Amino acid sequence: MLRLPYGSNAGSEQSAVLKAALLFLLVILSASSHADPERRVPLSVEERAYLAQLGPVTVAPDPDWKPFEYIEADGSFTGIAADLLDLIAERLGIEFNYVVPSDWDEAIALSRSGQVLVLPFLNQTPAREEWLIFTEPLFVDPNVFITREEHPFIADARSLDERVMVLPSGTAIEERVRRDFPNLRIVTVPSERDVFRMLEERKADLTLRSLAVSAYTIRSEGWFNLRINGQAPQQYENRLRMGVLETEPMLRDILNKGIATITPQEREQIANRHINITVIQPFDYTYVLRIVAGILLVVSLVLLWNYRLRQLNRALAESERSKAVLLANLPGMAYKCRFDEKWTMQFVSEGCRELTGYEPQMLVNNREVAFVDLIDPAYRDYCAQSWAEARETAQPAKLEYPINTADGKQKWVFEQGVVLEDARTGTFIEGLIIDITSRKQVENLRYHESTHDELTQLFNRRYMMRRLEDVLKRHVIDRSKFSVAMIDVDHFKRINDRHGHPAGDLVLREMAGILKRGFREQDLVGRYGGEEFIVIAVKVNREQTHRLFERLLEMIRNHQFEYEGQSINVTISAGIVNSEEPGLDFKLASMISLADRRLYEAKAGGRDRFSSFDMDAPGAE
Ligand SMILES: Nc1nc2c(ncn2[C@@H]2O[C@H](COP(=O)(O)OP(=O)(O)OP(=O)(O)O)[C@@H](O)[C@H]2O)c(=O)[nH]1
Repeated sequence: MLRLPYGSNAGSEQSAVLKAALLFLLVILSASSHADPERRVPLSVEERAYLAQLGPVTVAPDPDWKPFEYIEADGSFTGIAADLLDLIAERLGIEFNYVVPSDWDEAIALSRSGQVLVLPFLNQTPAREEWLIFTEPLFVDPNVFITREEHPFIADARSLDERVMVLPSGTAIEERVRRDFPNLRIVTVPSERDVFRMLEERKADLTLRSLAVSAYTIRSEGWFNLRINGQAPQQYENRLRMGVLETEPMLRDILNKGIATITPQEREQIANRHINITVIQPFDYTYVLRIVAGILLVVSLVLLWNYRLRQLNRALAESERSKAVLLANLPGMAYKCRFDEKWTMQFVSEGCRELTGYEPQMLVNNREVAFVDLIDPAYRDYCAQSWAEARETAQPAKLEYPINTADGKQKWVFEQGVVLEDARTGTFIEGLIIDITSRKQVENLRYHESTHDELTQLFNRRYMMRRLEDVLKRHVIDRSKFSVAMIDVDHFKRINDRHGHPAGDLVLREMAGILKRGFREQDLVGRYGGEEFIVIAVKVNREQTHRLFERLLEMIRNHQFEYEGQSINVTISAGIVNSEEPGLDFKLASMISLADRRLYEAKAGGRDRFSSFDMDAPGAE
């Protein structure tokens, strides 16, 4: 019993090859005709006459081609071919006369020289057709690659480089292999046994032999470190026929009649008798388990993948839905715009409508309006600078500016976003713009309240002191001219006393209006406290300040203060300090104190007047 060397450690390809080869062998064996084995082949008169004239049919077998044909030690011809020829001889009623050559080469020579009529068991090749004609196949056997155990599976022998293939000399295969596999180096040896020995001894890498011969030789010689390792192309099947001298076509036809009577069962019996193997195809549970495990693994991976995919899709859908909900409900407008002069919108959320009064699609790609046109012109440079800075520092930008909406109103917005640099598509900004108008209004109101006097709506004392600090600092830097004056309503207590406190308030409010009108836009007028005011006049010298105050005193003298039908006479006194005076230290406290002193000088001088630096005083220039 032979266990062929393709057990559990063999590759699946090898197993598949051998299975296919054996199946092929059986199919071929069973494909032949179902002639009656007992039936003698009826020959024509002419054929019988021909055979009688021919005498014994001389045959030169290969003396050493086990298990097909070989000469036993006692000189008898045996093997698969011998048995098949016996059947043919019996059914045709002829006799084969075996001439025993020393080797196959001599058998060929005997045939070529016409010394024998028949070579019993050989492949048909063009070289042999030079002197032989061939019968139908007696036996069909696939060819397989044999290598040592460690050699990788041979899927295509044309891809093998620099390998040595060993073959018995003079075989039909050698011719074809040299033609089809020029990449292989072919060496020949005298016998089949030598072929396997060469492989065993690592003097060759592979051989290409019939499945039957290989199986037989491996078994009988015990070459168990060799293995069948790939199947040759189909044209390499051994279709073993009888070769008849070309001068004898009738003999070939008669032999064909005999061959046609051989049944598949007979061929199988004969083959088994000589190969004497029961091929046990090892049932490789490891292999099956590996396949099952592989399938389970693949199925598990697919299931896992699908599960993950479903989860991701759900998460994605949820995230998309959340994003859409978020965008739709944002308290403002989410956007993506190009980093260009117009802030060209690529996307704006639905909030655009409420924020700007424009439909989203009107803004996208500046279709009807560019975003830059919505920004209050006074703030466009501020916006551009803020974004340039954000781009340079790669930090988010936060801006507040007013926009003009579609209905011509102004809204204050807060914008926050990031600059996205993309080498392929360009630079973009992504961000959010929200309406902060009401917050801005509250802030503005608070600011106004913190900087203004409630009664007169002039700047309050704290604000005026802050601004005076600024003016003093600027003067130290650039010598810019200014005057600061303290103004006080004369005998204000009397007004309150005579006309009542509300009348006093009215006088203060009207006084505030006159002061604002009496000075220029760039000057600052504030209430210092009670009935006292402070004025900071910028870019003025002493004379210009005097003229301003002369005019102011005149305006007040001429103003009709009236409360509940009663007219009220109001005058003011003022103390002035001008930056051109010598000896000033430009400190806030001393400037105020000097102006205050001069105010009281004016009061003391009779009121309804102002007092300033006296050019005629001793020490003055
Ligand atoms: N109606 C009104 N009176 C105020 C207000 N603040 C201060 N007063 C009054 O203004 C008066 C200031 O009087 P005084 O400081 O004595 O000075 P005056 O009467 O103006 O006299 P001279 O400054 O010397 O001309 C006080 O009676 C205060 O009560 C105010 O907001 N409204």
